[in-house]
Amino acid sequence: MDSILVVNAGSSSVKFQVFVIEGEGTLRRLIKGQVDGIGSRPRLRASGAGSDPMADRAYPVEAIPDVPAAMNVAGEWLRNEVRIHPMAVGHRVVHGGPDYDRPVLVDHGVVARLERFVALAPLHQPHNLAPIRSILANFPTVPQVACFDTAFHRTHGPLADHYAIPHQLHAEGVRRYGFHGLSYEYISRTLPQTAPEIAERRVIVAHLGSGASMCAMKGGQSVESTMGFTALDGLPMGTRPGQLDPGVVLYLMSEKGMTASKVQDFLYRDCGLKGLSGVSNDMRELEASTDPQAKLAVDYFVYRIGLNAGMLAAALQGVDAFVFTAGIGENSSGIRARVAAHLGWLGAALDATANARHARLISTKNSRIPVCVIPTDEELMIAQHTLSLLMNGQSPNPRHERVS
Ligand SMILES: Nc1ncnc2c1ncn2[C@@H]1O[C@H](COP(=O)(O)OP(=O)(O)O)[C@@H](O)[C@H]1O
Ligand SMILES: CC(=O)OP(=O)(O)O
Ligand SMILES: [Mg+2]
Repeated sequence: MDSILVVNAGSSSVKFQVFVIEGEGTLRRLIKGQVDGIGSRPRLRASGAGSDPMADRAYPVEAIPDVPAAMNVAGEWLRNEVRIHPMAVGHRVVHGGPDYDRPVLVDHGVVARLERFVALAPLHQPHNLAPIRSILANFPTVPQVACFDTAFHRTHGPLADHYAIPHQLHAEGVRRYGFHGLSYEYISRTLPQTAPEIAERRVIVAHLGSGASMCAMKGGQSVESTMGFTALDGLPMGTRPGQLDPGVVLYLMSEKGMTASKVQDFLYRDCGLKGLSGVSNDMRELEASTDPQAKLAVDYFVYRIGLNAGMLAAALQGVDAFVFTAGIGENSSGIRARVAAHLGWLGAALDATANARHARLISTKNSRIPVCVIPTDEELMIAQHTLSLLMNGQSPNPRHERVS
């Protein structure tokens, strides 16, 4: 039985799926799992086809303090208990830089090129590359495919791709890349089936997870993102501040004596919901807390989503639909209700009952724009790209062609 293993290391989770390759090049999901709650309440959960449970184990926070530890737990479970021997492995790689605008078969040269972006995605890139290197060393004949978070946004025009800095820096790669592209690509591919009336229109997609961003889509393509050169910009996140005056960075260095590496750690690990609340990076804990600072952090999260929706509405010159996805967007009816209230001026009216049961359409019949919840599936996207590269030697999505 030929199978593809997919590995997706996020900032608070390691997600994995195993797909069986069936005739005609179709994929059937065999296992879906994740280690989430890293740094708060680590838990390994996995289910088989038909969602039958295969594992559900809670760990003390010190047992899985970081992503590499979570990767080991997931890897050992797959190797020793499920005995998976995939014929290929697909990986989410967060930063593809200026050159990778589509998935690529990995060799040592590709890994070396992707190493250059470790400094631009320190929370993700090292953990994305570590399993690739380990498989290259131990199973050199197993094909591996890297799929990039940045690739889907390469359709941005020059205005969305630039900062107002001297051109030379843009030429060497200081650009507004945007991230969570595999998630947005999945949503874009799903809309023609789930909501055909909006698939080709102006849609704002809010990927609200531990990392969070929003994408302005038109005709299924990304035209603008709240994230930029790195995954620090835009919305506040679990441990990242989101939009921040660069003057704050200068202040930290000149007045607080922080080195570049201290500032990097601070911005990626100590800010966002965690820094502002002083309670947790985990939205579930913040929503359950009565601490006023936790309330401030949640209010700030919701407020900034509203502000950024206004910005993306301007980029699109209007909005025809709004989509929630990722951990918070798919599971927190409370956050969705509060965000939808901020979108009232754009014509959104929430159906409280539909929202409470996490229905696909959560707006009322009279809402001027549909508001939807679409669970993302970055791993399926990666598996499809991996299979496609194995079969045809290329990525299947013509939308990857650059238009700028
Ligand atoms: N039921 C829930 N209610 C509120 N937040 C939730 C719920 N389930 C998951 N989350 C939040 O989703 C976030 C993780 O989202 P996820 O997309 O898995 O992140 P990542 O891929 O970046 O690790 C965490 O902040 C977690 O608290
Ligand atoms: C790019 C990014 O922030 O990813 P994640 O949300 O998985 O941490
Ligand atoms: Mg994620």
